[in-house]
Amino acid sequence: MGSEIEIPILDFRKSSGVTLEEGSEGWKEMSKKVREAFESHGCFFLKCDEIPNELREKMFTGMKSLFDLPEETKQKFSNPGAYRGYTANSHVIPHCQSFGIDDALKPDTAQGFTNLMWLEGNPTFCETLSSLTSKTRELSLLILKMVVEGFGLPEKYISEVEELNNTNDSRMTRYQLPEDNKHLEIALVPHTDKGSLALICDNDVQGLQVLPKSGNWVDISIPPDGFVVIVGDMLKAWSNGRFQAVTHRVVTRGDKERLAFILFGVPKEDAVIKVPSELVDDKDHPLHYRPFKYEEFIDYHYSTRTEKAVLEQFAGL
Ligand SMILES: O=C(O)CCC(=O)C(=O)O
Ligand SMILES: [Fe+2]
Repeated sequence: MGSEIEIPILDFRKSSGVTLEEGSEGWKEMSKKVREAFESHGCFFLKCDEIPNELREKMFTGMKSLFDLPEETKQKFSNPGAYRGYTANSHVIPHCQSFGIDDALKPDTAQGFTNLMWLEGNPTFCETLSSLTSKTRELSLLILKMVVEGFGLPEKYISEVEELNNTNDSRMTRYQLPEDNKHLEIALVPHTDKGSLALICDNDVQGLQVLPKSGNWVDISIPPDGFVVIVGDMLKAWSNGRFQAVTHRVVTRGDKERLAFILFGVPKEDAVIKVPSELVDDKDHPLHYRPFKYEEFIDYHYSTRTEKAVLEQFAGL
């Protein structure tokens, strides 16, 4: 378990002196770094001004009281969809409890959720959840625009990458402590994300690990004023395999419980994922993936239930 690879840290904070106004030199420079990080590592650490300490504290305090609610209350948010709604101790997430909220940005979603969980509602948590979700979404759209710029693609591709990120599902997860507090336990099995982009922040308790091509798991320590940003299979496919969808997992150890908030950007079900012609050439970048519908990929994934190179099996040429 080592830190032989250095995950890039990209600093979007005003205090770092960069101006990220679209089209500016700073913006172009950062776009290049985003592209390079996704090509070399499939992820980067993002430092930003969007989640001040106060918001982060409110979020994780709120999440703690959410997970402390009685089991039958949490079960009210159950959903028959795979890994949707409230899940506890499933085979995929053996040692954790998790709420997956679909379409987290729809105006009534946070309200409906908090009213279901707390009889008297929970306006503070509702506001916190909406605010963190929308700030995180803004960041993910900014990053995707930078991807278009980083590849030097025409502007028309901005709406295409926005489509890749059409729907935002948020997830809140509590990882249980290992029984003897010492042994490392796999709380979330190794996987790649099946959507386009995931932004993850946590309560400062480590547990997330990525598996770079070099082959050893690397501990991830998410900056307190930011996120780790991870490429999913759909962005990898769209980039013609130039980006890596890095395999990651969560392990628990020690005596502090990990809480994580994740915003996944996913395409609409009927969206077609098609590599831009500018990213294909006969010599170095032959076409890697045929065009496909997102929902067909997801159906294939759930029907095969395999994690092994599912994108390659499904759409690889
Ligand atoms: O909790 C984390 O840090 C990662 C969660 C994750 O990878 C996922 O839910 O797909
Ligand atoms: Fe993940």
